[in-house]
Amino acid sequence: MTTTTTATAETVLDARGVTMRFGGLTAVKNVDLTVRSGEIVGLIGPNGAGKTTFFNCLTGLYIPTEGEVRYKGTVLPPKSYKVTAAGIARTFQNIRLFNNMTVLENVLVGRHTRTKEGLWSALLRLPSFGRAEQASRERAMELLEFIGLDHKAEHLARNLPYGEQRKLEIARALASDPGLILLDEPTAGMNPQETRTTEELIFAIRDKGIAVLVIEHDMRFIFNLCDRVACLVQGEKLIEGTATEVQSDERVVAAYLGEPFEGAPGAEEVAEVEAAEASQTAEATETPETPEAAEAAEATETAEAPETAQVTETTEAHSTTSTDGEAK
Ligand SMILES: Nc1ncnc2c1ncn2[C@@H]1O[C@H](COP(=O)(O)OP(=O)(O)OP(=O)(O)O)[C@@H](O)[C@H]1O
Repeated sequence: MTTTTTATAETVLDARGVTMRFGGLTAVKNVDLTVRSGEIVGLIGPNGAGKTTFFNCLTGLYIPTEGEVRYKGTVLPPKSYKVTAAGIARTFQNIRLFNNMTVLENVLVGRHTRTKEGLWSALLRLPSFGRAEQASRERAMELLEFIGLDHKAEHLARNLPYGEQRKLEIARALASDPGLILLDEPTAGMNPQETRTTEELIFAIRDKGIAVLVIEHDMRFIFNLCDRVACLVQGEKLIEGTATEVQSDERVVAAYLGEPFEGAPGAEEVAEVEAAEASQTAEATETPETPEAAEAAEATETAEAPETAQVTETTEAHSTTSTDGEAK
């Protein structure tokens, strides 16, 4: 279920020319991406394509080598807590909960950018809490109800099943009252039922007026969920479009299957390596120049032959037993 975004929708996120280099490695190269209010945008790409690095550039964890990131028209400060305060929240690929705190306390920590008391007041429950603490707790309970975990508010986070821990991370991110939430592989490790529930949760987040940018490897999930999808390959944006446009693009298919295509990012390097390998092979198979060299080459081949035959036999024997199902 996707929605059609009107042309008048406000641009919430505007990333322009974002480039991130680590020494000689360009992890993200000149990427533009916008997210408008009311939208769910997907970011896909093979492993190592630069998706998480791009998220880190958007959220102040990394300062992009080049480029600019704006949230609702204002350039974001290069500090993650200031980005959160500005209105962008995120979850991480690997769950980062406070395991020994309760479910409710985890959400309260997420509210610290919206309370005067700050993180330590929340953690230490200082007397100065008063009404502000009460309001925060009410908001946190609302969020737990929203994600369906209000009945587990006093459970320790570490005792939640995996899928609920991921949901709790989302609730903690929502606690900062964001206008945009970035979700890094929210269904990683989930079973199909949990994935379906997460999909519904993300639609509900969008329906609350929060824009969503989501990284995911589960293509069925992404194409069902997103209004627009951008595909990164080797740090560059290969294509951006509707689910239908992106999933039928042969370059996206090739990028996932590992088949090179004309003009693919990194294609020049691949061509150079292939040319070098081809010339090495050609050198190795060249006819020996002298009769002595020819004799030596023949002797080497003869010496290698029995070993090669033995390997073939062993492989065949192994495959026979495997087919019979007896080999363990
Ligand atoms: N802090 C870092 N220092 C050096 N190289 C890094 C750093 N972070 C990421 N990289 C490199 O940048 C490239 C992009 O990595 P990134 O994690 O962003 O990819 P990804 O698309 O999120 O991959 P995955 O889907 O596997 O999570 C990789 O080659 C990675 O090794």
